[in-house]
Amino acid sequence: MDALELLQTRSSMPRLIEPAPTPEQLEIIKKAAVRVPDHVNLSPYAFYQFMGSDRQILADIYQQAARLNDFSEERVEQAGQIPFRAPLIITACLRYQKHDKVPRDEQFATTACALMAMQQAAFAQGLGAIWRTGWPAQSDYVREQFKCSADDEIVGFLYIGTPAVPTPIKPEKDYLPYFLTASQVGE
Ligand SMILES: Cc1cc2nc3c(=O)[nH]c(=O)nc-3n(C[C@H](O)[C@H](O)[C@H](O)COP(=O)(O)O)c2cc1C
Repeated sequence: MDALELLQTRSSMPRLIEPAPTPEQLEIIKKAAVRVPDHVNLSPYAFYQFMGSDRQILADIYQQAARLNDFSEERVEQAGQIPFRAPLIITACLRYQKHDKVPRDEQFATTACALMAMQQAAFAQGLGAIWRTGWPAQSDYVREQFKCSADDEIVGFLYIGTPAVPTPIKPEKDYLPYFLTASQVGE
């Protein structure tokens, strides 16, 4: 896919089925992640990949987190199904590094850009992907399993797979209201 077409049509796809990305496709996705703007090249992130039977590891974590949250048995059951909504899930974590010039927000931005770049790389290759967070991203237990210290963050879970139907492309959004003129500064 042409880069400009990607940038103007990128859309998320929640309905994802097998097959998972091929090793070659996945390598491109990973290369895209570490290509993003990164102030002084801190690499303030860690990514965890769950594919195939590895998704059960994530399912077990979610179920335990749901129990610790005192969710109903039904919700605990549902929590175990979440990772099976896509053939591949990549968890993107902010790994904050104390630095004079690079505040935490900038490091969070880099990690978020990495997640977005992975979504774009998936979409550009005809795969489907969607960025999700939800309660698991805030759960202390889930955070612990991903070795998140107080300053770290689960920035998101990227669900990747084959689109169940061709990814619906959202209509174009009007950018005009969000682009102001220089004369509007300080108004
Ligand atoms: C930080 C962040 C967290 C999100 N969390 C969820 C989520 O938990 N569940 C969900 O369905 N969509 C979530 N979304 C929205 C989807 O990723 C997606 O952007 C949305 O469905 C709109 O589709 P689009 O990307 O094609 O515009 C989240 C988006 C962002 C940026």
